[in-house]
Amino acid sequence: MIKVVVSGAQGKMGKTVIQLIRNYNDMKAIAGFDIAYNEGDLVIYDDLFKIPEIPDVIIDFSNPSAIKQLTDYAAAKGVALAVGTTGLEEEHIELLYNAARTVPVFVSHNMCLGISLLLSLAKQAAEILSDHDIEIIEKHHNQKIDAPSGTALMIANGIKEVRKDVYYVYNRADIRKKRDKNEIGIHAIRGGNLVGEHTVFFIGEDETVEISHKLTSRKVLANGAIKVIRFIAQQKPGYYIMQDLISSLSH
Ligand SMILES: NC(=O)C1=CN([C@@H]2O[C@H](COP(=O)(O)OP(=O)(O)OC[C@H]3O[C@@H](n4cnc5c(N)ncnc54)[C@H](OP(=O)(O)O)[C@@H]3O)[C@@H](O)[C@H]2O)C=CC1
Ligand SMILES: O=C(O)C1=N[C@H](C(=O)O)C[C@H](O)C1
Repeated sequence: MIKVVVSGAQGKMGKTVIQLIRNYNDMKAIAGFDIAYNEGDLVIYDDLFKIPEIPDVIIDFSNPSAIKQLTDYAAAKGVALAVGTTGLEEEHIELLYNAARTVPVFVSHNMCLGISLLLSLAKQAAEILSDHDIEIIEKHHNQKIDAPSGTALMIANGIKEVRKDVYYVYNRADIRKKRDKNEIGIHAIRGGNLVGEHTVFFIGEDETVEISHKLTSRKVLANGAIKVIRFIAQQKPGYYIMQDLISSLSH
C-alpha cells in the first residue's frame, strides 16, 4: 500500500487526485497539505512536519511557494516527491535537484500521456519542417496564475532540443519588426473553465501543420498522477521526468 500525501489538497487538481486515489486499493491518501481553508473528510495540514504518519509519496499540485517546504520535508523524512506545480523559477528547480540527491523526485508540468505524444510529434515536425515558423497557443481557465503554461514551455524546450537556435517571444505588443525565423511565439488565452489546450503551429509557405491536445476534464491529468505515484514510489533517489515513466511502461 502506497501512503500518499496530496499537496494542494484543497485545490482543483488536489481534490481530483484525492477523489481518484479512493478508486484504487494499492494506494491511500493519508493526509493533505494546503494553506487554504480546511474542508472535506481528509485531514489537511498547513505544515507537512505536523503530519503524524510518514508517507511514501507526496504528490504536489499547489504553488511554487510550497517547493521549499516540500523539498525540505521530503529530504528530511526520505519521502518520494512528485511535483506537477507550474510557474517554477530557477531557485525551485535547484531545490528539486538538490532533494533528488537523496530521494526520488519527479517533475512534470503535464501529467497526461497525450501531451508526451504531442511533444514527441512536435519535435519530429520541427526537424522535418525545418524552415517553418513555429507558434504555440495555450488556453486555460480564468483561475490560472501562471502564463505561459508549464506545458507550453515544456513543448518549446523540447523543440529547442532539435532547433537549437530558437528563442521565445511571449508578447509581440511592443515589437516593431518582422518576425524572426528563429522565434517561437508563445501565447496564452485565459477564460471560463477551460481545463487545458495546447496547439503547436508549423507555418510555412501555403501550408500550416497544427498539432493539438485538448482536455475536457482534469480526470485525465489525475489518471496520469496515479501512474506517477506508482512509478516514483518504486524509484531510487534521482530526478525523473515523464519520459522515464513512459520508458518504464514499455519494459
Ligand atoms: N502537471 C500537471 O499535470 C498539472 C499541473 N497543474 C498545476 O498545479 C498547480 C495547482 O493547480 P490548481 O489545482 O488548478 O490550482 P488551485 O489554485 O485550484 O489549487 C492550488 C492549491 O494549493 C494551495 N497553495 C497555495 N500556496 C501553497 C503553499 N505554499 N503550500 C501549500 N498549499 C498552497 C492553494 O491555496 P490558496 O487557494 O489559498 O492559494 C490551493 O488550495 C498549478 O501550478 C497548475 O499549473 C495543474 C493541473 C495539472
Ligand atoms: O493550471 C492548470 O490548470 C494546468 N496547468 C498545467 C500547465 O501549466 O501546463 C497543465 C495543465 O494544462 C493544466
